[in-house]
Amino acid sequence: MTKRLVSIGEAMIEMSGGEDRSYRLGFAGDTFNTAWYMKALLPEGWQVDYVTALGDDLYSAQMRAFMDGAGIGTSHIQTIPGRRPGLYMIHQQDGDRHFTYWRGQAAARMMAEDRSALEAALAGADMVYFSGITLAILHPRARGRLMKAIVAARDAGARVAFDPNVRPALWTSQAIMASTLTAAATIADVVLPTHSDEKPIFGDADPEATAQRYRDIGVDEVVVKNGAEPALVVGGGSSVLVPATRPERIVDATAAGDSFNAAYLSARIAGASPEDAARAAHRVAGIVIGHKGALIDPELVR
Ligand SMILES: O=C(O)C(=O)C[C@H](O)[C@H](O)CO
Repeated sequence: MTKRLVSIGEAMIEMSGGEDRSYRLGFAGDTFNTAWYMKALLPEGWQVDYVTALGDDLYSAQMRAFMDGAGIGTSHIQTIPGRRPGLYMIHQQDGDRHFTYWRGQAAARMMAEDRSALEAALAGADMVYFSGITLAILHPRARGRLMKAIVAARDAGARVAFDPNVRPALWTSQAIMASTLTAAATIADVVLPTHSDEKPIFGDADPEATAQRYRDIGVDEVVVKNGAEPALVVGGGSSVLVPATRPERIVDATAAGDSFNAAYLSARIAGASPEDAARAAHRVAGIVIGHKGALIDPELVR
């Protein structure tokens, strides 16, 4: 029987490149990026669905067609009349990628208004994936609705994976961000944080402290990413540091973490140990950062 991964969040119009003011238009967004790479990497028999809300404009239609063309399920994407997708531009500065957003009015902000649409989207999921960005863009009441629907899916047998994906610019306060991300982690089986993002928010001294904080609230499996430093994988009675392979070239680090998560989760689903899954994840992230924009040709990561 077909298994179903449901990824929930916001996909945007992405402008990458920018040399000579020339940009490449793409479609991306953290949870969509992970869905894209999971579509490439999951074993046979898995269907990938993306859950969000789009508008009824030209770019929403193009984005939906792009997802359909990639074989990512769009049947649970809601349409909000009069709204449009958000947009972000990437620029490189001080050796890292930076994002500038236009997303305040994005349709995706409305994706958790309709409780029954949300429940239908999650029904029968075998794995649910969401992030701190998924929550950040929603009205606080809608965050509660979404988490409730995820808990229901989990009670019905889904495994839940969560990347806190800290983006302080999207939250009204650091305190609300920290408490919401922590609450979200309590409904997840696998949490995939990035140490350097979490350190300034939670005061974690090292990756071990980041992992322990999530273990202390009952998370089964914690995978702490740390840029080019080794990833720390804690769970199932073991704790392993897995070094990153040196990438051939670094062009644009956009979606490094999202593709890492996709490769990690896909490998775990295929039966790999946490350590081997983290190795596979480093490999894929190392390829993705050699290219502009979030999404690269799936053939390059298989
Ligand atoms: O920052 C966001 O909200 C995005 O989704 C843009 C990028 O694709 C994402 O951050 C990469 O992780």
